[in-house]
Amino acid sequence: MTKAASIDIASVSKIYGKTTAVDSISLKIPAGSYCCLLGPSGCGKTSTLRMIAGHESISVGDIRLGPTVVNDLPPAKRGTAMMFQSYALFPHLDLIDNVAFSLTMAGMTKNERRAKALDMLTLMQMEAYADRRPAQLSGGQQQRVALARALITDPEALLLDEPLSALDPFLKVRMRAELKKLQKSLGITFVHVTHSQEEAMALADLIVVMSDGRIEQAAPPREIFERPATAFVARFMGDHNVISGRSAGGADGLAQLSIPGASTFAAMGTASADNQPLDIAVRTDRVRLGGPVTKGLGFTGIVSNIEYRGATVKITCDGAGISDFTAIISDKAFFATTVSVGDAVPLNWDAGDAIVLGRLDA
Ligand SMILES: Nc1ncnc2c1ncn2[C@@H]1O[C@H](COP(=O)(O)OP(=O)(O)OP(=O)(O)O)[C@@H](O)[C@H]1O
Repeated sequence: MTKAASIDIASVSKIYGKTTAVDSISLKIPAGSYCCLLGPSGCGKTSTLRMIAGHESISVGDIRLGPTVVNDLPPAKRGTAMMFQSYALFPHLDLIDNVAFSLTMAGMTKNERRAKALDMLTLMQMEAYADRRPAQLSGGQQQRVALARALITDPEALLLDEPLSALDPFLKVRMRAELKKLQKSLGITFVHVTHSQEEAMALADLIVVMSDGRIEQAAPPREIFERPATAFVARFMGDHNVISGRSAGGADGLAQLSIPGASTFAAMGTASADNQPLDIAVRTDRVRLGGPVTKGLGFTGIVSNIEYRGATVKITCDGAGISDFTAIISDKAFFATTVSVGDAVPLNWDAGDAIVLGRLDA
């Protein structure tokens, strides 16, 4: 098995003229893990990946691969390989020569290079196409060739920039499963840039959610989902209602949030000083319709929209100083009710499904 490298990013910034694309981030990616850099367009994910690869200089800070500071090493000397969004295959070369390309400088004979390229194509189950040109392949096949080409240098870390974005939705899901299998079988570190929450949840051991050049949260998928650290993460992952108000004390591991002139809610976590801005998150799939409203853990909402999704139904409500509060309930539970738009409905949740969110600048 190939050696895997840990990646240690220490207080790294990337500044382009007046734009700070990456703002003093620190992150440790364990050797052999699958890490997804996730965030909206412009949040600095690609700049971070390109600094790890050596395709972009580091403005401030250090990046280590294993024990080695790689800041001043050229891409080919870092032990990393990069797979680009567009695959960047050479149209005039057959697949063998495309895959063998990065060995040209490695002091191997042409026959040795071609033999190793064929091995890599075999690993990706593409050996039958070895003498074709890239234009004669489907999108999924081109992706496999691009992977073979990136892996031929036996990298300790593979860096992937939106590797699935050129594929149709069906192929995307299939190639996603292949990527994960490949990473587990090679055992090397993968760093994969994506703006898709679903892709990151499906693939990553470690999800790094970025916003505005900073890291909002770096954690395993389950922790990101169950314990979003900030309002940004809760909103971006899309599975929580974020309720904003002001702190109104609390005790025994429960904080109180008050929406001035409206309601007070309880949430798990430490209360900040009274009357400070406070956000809490309530899981959309844990909200129940019906029953008496539990004080601090529910309210009566007016239904503003109902969206049928097959196995689940999304119900949006306003009330108690909150707008666009979402409950995702099973189709079975929904069709057992007679709820329609404009109705007043009781909404309830358990204390454990409401948590206090932090602030990035806290
Ligand atoms: N070469 C450059 N010169 C100037 N500004 C740049 C350059 N590259 C990126 N930026 C800016 O840096 C910020 C972060 O860009 P980056 O490409 O890292 O974000 P991203 O999260 O990968 O976005 P996307 O998902 O759209 O690719 C953006 O504001 C972008 O406009």
